[in-house]
Amino acid sequence: MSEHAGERPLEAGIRTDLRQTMSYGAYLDLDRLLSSQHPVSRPEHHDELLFIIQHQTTELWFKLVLHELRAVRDHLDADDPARARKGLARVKHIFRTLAEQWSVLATLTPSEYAEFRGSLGSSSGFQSHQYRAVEFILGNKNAAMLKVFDSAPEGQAVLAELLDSPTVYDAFLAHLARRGHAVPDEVLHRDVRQAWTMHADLVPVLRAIYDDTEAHWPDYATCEDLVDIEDAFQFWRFRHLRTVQRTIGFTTGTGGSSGAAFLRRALDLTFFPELYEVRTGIGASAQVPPPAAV
Ligand code: HEM
Ligand SMILES: N[C@@H](CC(=O)c1ccccc1NC=O)C(=O)O
Repeated sequence: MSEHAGERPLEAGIRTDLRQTMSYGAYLDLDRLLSSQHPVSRPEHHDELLFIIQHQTTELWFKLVLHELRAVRDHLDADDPARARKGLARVKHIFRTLAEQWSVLATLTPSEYAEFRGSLGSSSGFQSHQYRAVEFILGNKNAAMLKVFDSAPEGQAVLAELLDSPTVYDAFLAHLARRGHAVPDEVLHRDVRQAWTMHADLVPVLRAIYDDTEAHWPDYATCEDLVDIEDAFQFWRFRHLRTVQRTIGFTTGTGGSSGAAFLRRALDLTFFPELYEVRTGIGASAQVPPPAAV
């Protein structure tokens, strides 16, 4: 035991001269990362750093989500569902982490936020091209959104590329067709620039998978992964809505929307309507016992 119980001696082998080798800070470009927070409130408000870091950490996670979902789409195109499912599982955990992260921002009171909200001008998360890119690659496409990024050409280019590309769901359904499922031709040859809308004749194809999970386990498991992804993404939207309501109530947004009411409508959107509809059918066929005679 060292003579100072509260001190841990440096081991002889620990590297301290990092002048000629890559250090932690150099590898992570920490100088740039940790000097990228620029509060605009004057005098600087204590809580603006929280506000900035909450957004920047979210955008870093969005960057990883896009990296993983592009790879998921490639794995499905290559008919490698095992690797696709590994990427979907990682994205699920990222969205659960993001949903939990809202608890940090919830420590910002309405009064504190009101003290620097005016400094934000018309900037808004509505102008997050990565959030929009996640919606696009999962299927909530909307070409009108690209106009928001006329002054951000790099972000706009990311969205334009994703607008023209198949979604993760498109890739999955094409994969199911190659595995012999009777995915309708109109689905396989749809205009991928359009937002996904319900294809009723896809439901029985998915129903056949859910009715015999043993025979179709990998396909069933990937369906459930996609449902997990939608649930986790919606939960993020819901906690954002609740954070908005607790900090600005029903005030109009800096981005020009009606605020909470506008955000609430996103909760009605769905990436994979058929994967939810198939459940309704399963529930309907269950033998519900008649009400007991009174
Ligand atoms: C005090 C905290 C926050 C408030 C009051 C707030 C408020 C709003 C409001 C009112 C909107 C609607 C657009 C507008 O008119 O501005 C919006 C959109 C959005 N915000 Fe926030 N927000 C907060 C935190 C965050 C954080 C931390 C993120 C993380 C990136 C974020 C991301 C977004 C996104 C992606 C949208 C677009 C959502 C959609 O299109 O449905 N917001 N926010
Ligand atoms: N739209 C928010 C402002 C806001 O939250 C915000 C401002 C700058 C950057 C990101 C933001 N987050 C979400 O919109 C509001 O109306 O208070």
